[in-house]
Amino acid sequence: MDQLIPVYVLTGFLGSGKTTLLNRILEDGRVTKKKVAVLLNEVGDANVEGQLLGKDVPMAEMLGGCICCSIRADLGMELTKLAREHRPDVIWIETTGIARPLEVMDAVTEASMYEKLELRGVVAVADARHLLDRVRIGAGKTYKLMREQIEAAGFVVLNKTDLVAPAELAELEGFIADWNPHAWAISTVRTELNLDAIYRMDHNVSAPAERQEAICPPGCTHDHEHRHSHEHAHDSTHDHVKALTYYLPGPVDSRIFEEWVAGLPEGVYRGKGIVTFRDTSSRFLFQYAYRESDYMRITPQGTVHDVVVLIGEGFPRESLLKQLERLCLV
Ligand SMILES: Nc1nc2c(ncn2[C@@H]2O[C@H](COP(=O)(O)OP(=O)(O)OP(=O)(O)O)[C@@H](O)[C@H]2O)c(=O)[nH]1
Repeated sequence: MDQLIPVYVLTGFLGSGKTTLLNRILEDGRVTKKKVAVLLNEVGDANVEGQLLGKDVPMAEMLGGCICCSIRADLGMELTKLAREHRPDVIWIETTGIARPLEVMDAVTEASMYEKLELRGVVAVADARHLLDRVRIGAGKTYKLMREQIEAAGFVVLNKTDLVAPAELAELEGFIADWNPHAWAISTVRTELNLDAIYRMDHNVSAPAERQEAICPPGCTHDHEHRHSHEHAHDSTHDHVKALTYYLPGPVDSRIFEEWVAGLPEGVYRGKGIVTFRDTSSRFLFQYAYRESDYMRITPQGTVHDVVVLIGEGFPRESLLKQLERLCLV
């Protein structure tokens, strides 16, 4: 069975520091011998940044539109190509600054049907100065989008903190903790952080102070106890917006599967996948959105995997995984 390739989405408003972070990720890959592939998306027709990333980096470019909308359909093909041609250890997708993260997550998970890819996390980078200015206005498209990007992320990098005063920084950290208490968050200059923490984002460190220590680069001077004193109590076993990808090892019973889909918890607001029903020996594409499900018989050409993808907010990931495992046994 092919190795599952983890995929991370790097989002954040224009000029926030995404490419700065991506360069760190690539450098880290060189040092740790991790083969990092990159998919770059630009609204314009030229990709200036892509040319600067280095010839050793497996890269795909999607220019002339945003993967969350106009060229979304091509994303699956590009990701599949990247995975098949280079077999990277990890794929990073740098979105345009104006991408809507939930639509990107939806598009990325679509690709899991063609290639063994798993969306592991969304990292949002925010420009502290710009964010503060928008918060002060408290309305407008840019403010809404910046907030949406932070709310959807599992990991928030509040960058360019050299451009705000300490009191302003504390205020911003408070907003981020309010908008997304589930995310790991760090305040940085030039996105300096411990990348290991991002790659281990799924692990079980839930205490804010412990998390902060894990994210900070060695020798940092942050007061880890203080920084999240404004954080609300929350159920740390529930993550925020999250994708679950499960490759089914074999066929499932159609009735039991349909019952399972119909009983998905409220937090799951999007589901999709390909399943083989044992009792009909046919393959089906299934779609689920807001409690409505739909099954379409398909005869795929080429290799297509049986997979279930769920996207939602605060859903019990582990117990759903267990349920899926059991579905394959009965
Ligand atoms: N002052 C300051 N400048 C920064 C920091 N981080 C990045 N920059 C600069 O900000 C500019 C934009 O950074 P990028 O990393 O290109 O931002 P981006 O999000 O990729 O930008 P787009 O591709 O336009 O969306 C560059 O000139 C960086 O050198 C920081 O922490 N402080």
